[in-house]
Amino acid sequence: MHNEIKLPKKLMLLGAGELGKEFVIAAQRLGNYVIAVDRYPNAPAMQVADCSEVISMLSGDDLEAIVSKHQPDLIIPEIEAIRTEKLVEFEQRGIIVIPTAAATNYTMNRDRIRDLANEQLNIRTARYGYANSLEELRVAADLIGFPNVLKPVMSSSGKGQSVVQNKDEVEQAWNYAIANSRGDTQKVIVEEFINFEIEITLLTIKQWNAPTIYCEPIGHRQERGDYQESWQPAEISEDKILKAQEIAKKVTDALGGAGIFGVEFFITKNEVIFSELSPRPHDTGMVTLISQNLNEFELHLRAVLGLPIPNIEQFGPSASAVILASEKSDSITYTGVADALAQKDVDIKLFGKPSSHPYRRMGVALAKGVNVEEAREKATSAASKVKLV
Ligand SMILES: Nc1ncnc2c1ncn2[C@@H]1O[C@H](COP(=O)(O)OP(=O)(O)OP(=O)(O)O)[C@@H](O)[C@H]1O
Ligand SMILES: NCC(=O)N[C@@H]1O[C@H](COP(=O)([O-])[O-])[C@@H](O)[C@H]1O
Ligand SMILES: [Mg+2]
Repeated sequence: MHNEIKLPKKLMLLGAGELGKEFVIAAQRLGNYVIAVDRYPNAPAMQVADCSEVISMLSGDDLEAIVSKHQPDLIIPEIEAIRTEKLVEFEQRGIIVIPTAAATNYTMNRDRIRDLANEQLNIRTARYGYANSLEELRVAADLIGFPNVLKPVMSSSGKGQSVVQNKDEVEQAWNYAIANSRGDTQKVIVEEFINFEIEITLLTIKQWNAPTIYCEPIGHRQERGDYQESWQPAEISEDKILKAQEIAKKVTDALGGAGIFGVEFFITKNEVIFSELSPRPHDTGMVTLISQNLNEFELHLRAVLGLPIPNIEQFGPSASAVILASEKSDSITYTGVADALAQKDVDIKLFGKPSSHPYRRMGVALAKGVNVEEAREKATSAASKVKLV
């Protein structure tokens, strides 16, 4: 039935960061037309798209204006912060929303996807509670116990997140969460702190007319709630991989549609604990830019367009390490790229973000090695050579 699929398609990408940029490159390579959308001009994916729009994606009116103007075949969200109720409307009007409009609504805020997984699907997660005020938080934090992890329900890449060690730290953590919450909600989630052995992302590919398939698990290390390095394959037992696949299938089946999902798990000695998921390529999955025959962006594209994925080949121990900014600047020059690229089986991607601020992710170093340790060492060393001046 594959030969019924007609290309090119007109794709509207909502969010135009580094993940979107690689997705656009994959889409362009099959001749598709892409409109890249974000809140600021010259965002990474805009630099490689056919055209771009700068709007507030939390505004239904703004979304209506650009969808009416461009009439895309598919809408492909790249970030969480989108007026998802509007996506439901677009879907009703016949535009395909990836993975589905309902799924983007479930994953926009942490509480909806957590309740779906824990309460409706009975999947083990960290114990959690919610609060809408400091007073409610004091009660919820006591119930969960200390240390715990506090996050705004609406945030990503660790923004507003902190580990709360004791009662005295609750107020400060609340203020930090509220100051870094996206959108208009004041709601926070407080979670049991999981002392995991390793945390992984299981890239899960849900297809329109073929079975769900998985990539080899990706291990990662986070700081301040944001990813620092990732590696593939992650060293976890076969039974835990199967358990993670079973959970990933359960959640992605409940969300429906098609596309790649980055399903995050904490792995303890005896448990596989579901954390959250992205209904789109995952930042830790950037390692697949060097580690697989089809990277996560190509897999997402094939899945959303209904194109076949006959095999995913993993090339062996590989790693990624982030290149972060340390200062605020509107004019950025990089040095050290030549030095970083002098090593065998090392690659560098610079995203082309037009401005920087402390800890903003500006690029990524990729490496292959004889084992995971060597791959991580090479990626981290290459990343450290690239400097912003
Ligand atoms: N309950 C927990 N126990 C222990 N560590 C946690 C817990 N929750 C989060 N973390 C740590 O913080 C990281 C970021 O948390 P989480 O994935 O929930 O945030 P995020 O803002 O959605 O990040 P991203 O958007 O990058 O996925 C996790 O990968 C993990 O390292
Ligand atoms: N964990 C989610 C994630 O990594 N998202 C990626 O970061 C971009 C925003 O970057 P910015 O904050 O530097 O603009 C997003 O557009 C997406 O590509
Ligand atoms: Mg996460």
